[in-house]
Amino acid sequence: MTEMMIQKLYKEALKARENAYVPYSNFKVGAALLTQDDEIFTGCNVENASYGLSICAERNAIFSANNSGKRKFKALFVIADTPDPVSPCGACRQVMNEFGDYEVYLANLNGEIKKTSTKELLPYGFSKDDMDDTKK
Ligand SMILES: O=c1ccn([C@H]2C[C@H](O)[C@@H](CO)O2)c(=O)[nH]1
Ligand SMILES: [Zn+2]
Repeated sequence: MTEMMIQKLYKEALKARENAYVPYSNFKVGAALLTQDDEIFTGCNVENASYGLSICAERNAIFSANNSGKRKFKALFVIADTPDPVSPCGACRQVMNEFGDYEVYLANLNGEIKKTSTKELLPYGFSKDDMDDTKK
């Protein structure tokens, strides 16, 4: 990933974060996902009065890409107003992992960026490779 592309994803994730719908937590998160063919899909968290139905920025970005038929990714960028770069929840780690091993950049509003990957975020994750071949 070039520094220029990281900056571009940072900008897109920050912009997506502004659309977060967070009347319950007041915690806005933004995500920007770069596909293998260099398209960018974004997501923000969207909460619900039935709290458990809320969905994270990361999953919204991934599902948005899927909705356009894109499932091959180079990098996911996530940003929130956190003391340390934001740490994705377990559900998002599992969904990120569904589409393979790719770079993940975690950031906060202070400009701190931590580079990691989907595999590093979910060691020993469950995937389709773990399922019976006949079910593939
Ligand atoms: O990585 C994260 C962590 C939390 N949230 C959302 C879920 C909920 O709307 C709010 C507080 O948990 O932040 C995300 O979108 N991404
Ligand atoms: Zn999550």
